[in-house]
Amino acid sequence: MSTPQLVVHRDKELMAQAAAARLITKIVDAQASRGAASVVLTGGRNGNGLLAALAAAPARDAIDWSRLDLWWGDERFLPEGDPERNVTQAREVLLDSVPLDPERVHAMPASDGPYGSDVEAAAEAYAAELAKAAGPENHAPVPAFDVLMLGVGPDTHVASLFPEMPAVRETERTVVGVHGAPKPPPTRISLTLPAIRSAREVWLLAAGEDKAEAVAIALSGAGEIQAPAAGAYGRARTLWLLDTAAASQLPRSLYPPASP
Ligand SMILES: O=C1O[C@H](COP(=O)(O)O)[C@@H](O)[C@H](O)[C@H]1O
Repeated sequence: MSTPQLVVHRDKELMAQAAAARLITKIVDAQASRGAASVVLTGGRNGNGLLAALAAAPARDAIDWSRLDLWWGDERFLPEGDPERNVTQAREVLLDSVPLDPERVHAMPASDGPYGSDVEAAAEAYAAELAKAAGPENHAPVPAFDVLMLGVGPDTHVASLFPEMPAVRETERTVVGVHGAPKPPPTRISLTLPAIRSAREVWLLAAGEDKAEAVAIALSGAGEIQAPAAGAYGRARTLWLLDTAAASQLPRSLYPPASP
């Protein structure tokens, strides 16, 4: 478990640009040292903001897009192409405009796909896809993701792990079906905390005043069942990327030294 490090940016635009720059460097470094990079994307406003900033960054051309594996931390279980699906939004903002290898874009199944409306079967299939990509040296039946990103919800949820719900209590499986999520749509697929914790680096993204309470709760010693974001950490690094509004309820003692 790595101790959370906080970086606080002036506003959400700067946060997205700085996070995009950080991600480009991570991917380029991973490709230089291991040949390929593997990144887990998040949905939500901050995740999409980061992808939009990445799309606009000239340095995006430093990435070898054909040697990048993309996975998702969660998905809204809706028909293929539904505008509310995280993958649809990611495609629109960035993925359709870069030369990715389609074989390396590992979208979670849709509700009109091969498993129909059976979200458990869809989750199992995604777990199997992850297990197939995992090497013997990996810490769990998932690949060693270079970076796994998570948007933090105003209720402290990350991926589709909502407070007190069965998915956040899962200790064995790497992917689960989620029923009755408090945020629409109610049916979702999510990586679990054990899968999240197998990543080298976990980056939690939160911008805006509506995230301030969640950030303060998760970083002030809350339990992961009550505050799922508190249970999200990487093996080598856990980074909270915030703007001043999202950091505004943090106790001053948690603020990094160079913060605004
Ligand atoms: O529904 C979801 O919400 C969270 C947070 O989204 P935000 O818009 O409040 O930033 C997101 O991380 C997750 O991937 C998504 O499915």
